[in-house]
Amino acid sequence: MGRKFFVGGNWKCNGTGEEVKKIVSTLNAGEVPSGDVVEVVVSPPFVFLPLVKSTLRPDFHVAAQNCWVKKGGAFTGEISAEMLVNLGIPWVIIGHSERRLLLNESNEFVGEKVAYALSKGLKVIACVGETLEQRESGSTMEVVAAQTKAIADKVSNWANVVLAYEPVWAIGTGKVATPAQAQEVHSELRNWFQANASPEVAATIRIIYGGSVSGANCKELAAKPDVDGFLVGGASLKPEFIDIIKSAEVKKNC
Ligand SMILES: O=C(CO)COP(=O)(O)O
Repeated sequence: MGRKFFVGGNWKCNGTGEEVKKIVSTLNAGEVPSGDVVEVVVSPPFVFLPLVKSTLRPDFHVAAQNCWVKKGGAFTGEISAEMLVNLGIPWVIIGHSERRLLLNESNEFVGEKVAYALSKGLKVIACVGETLEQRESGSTMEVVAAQTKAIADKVSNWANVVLAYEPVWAIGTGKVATPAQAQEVHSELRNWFQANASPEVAATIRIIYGGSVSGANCKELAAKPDVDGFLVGGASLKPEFIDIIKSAEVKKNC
């Protein structure tokens, strides 16, 4: 199938310098499947990017958690895609629901950000997902399709994009989507790409799941055919992140 399992760790707005060093040393000591089997990317807060990049094992990569929508300039408090490229940061997370909901990032704004970051040579973890209210009203697919379409309106080459399906009701709540719920949305997203991008994009794009992923639930989720990995929040700060990376073995044996 050729979609390499992908495990991202989103550290969000957490950590002191000491804590970051501890997490990195745990990751560096972890025994995980080889880079042919799994791609691992961790995303510390901006201020720790240079520290993590310079101390993290070379088979793991780093991502920023956001970047500005266009070229840098007079945008106080923002970090540009150019700066990330200059620092040698290969990945950026864009459109996380915490930014969409708390900072009012619209679908269009997220689409523009993804396009600009890609144009500068960054690889993008683009996030989509519905709220509990939207799920309960039956509009999950409509919501994630609109979020994906706003990206597709500005992006035609998806080779450097990983799509993270992160239902808002599952983030930080301990209420993980069931493997069947994740599979259903991932497979519908793949159908969406088939109809709206191309069969090649549908077959090759990695669609990863995020929302209360843990060492205990990752294997069952990883066994689903359209779950190509995870974007992990809370558990990525803990040693169990290594167990989540190891769930790539499940996929290898499917
Ligand atoms: O938002 C997430 C990753 O981006 C998921 O967070 P949790 O794993 O803490 O639920």
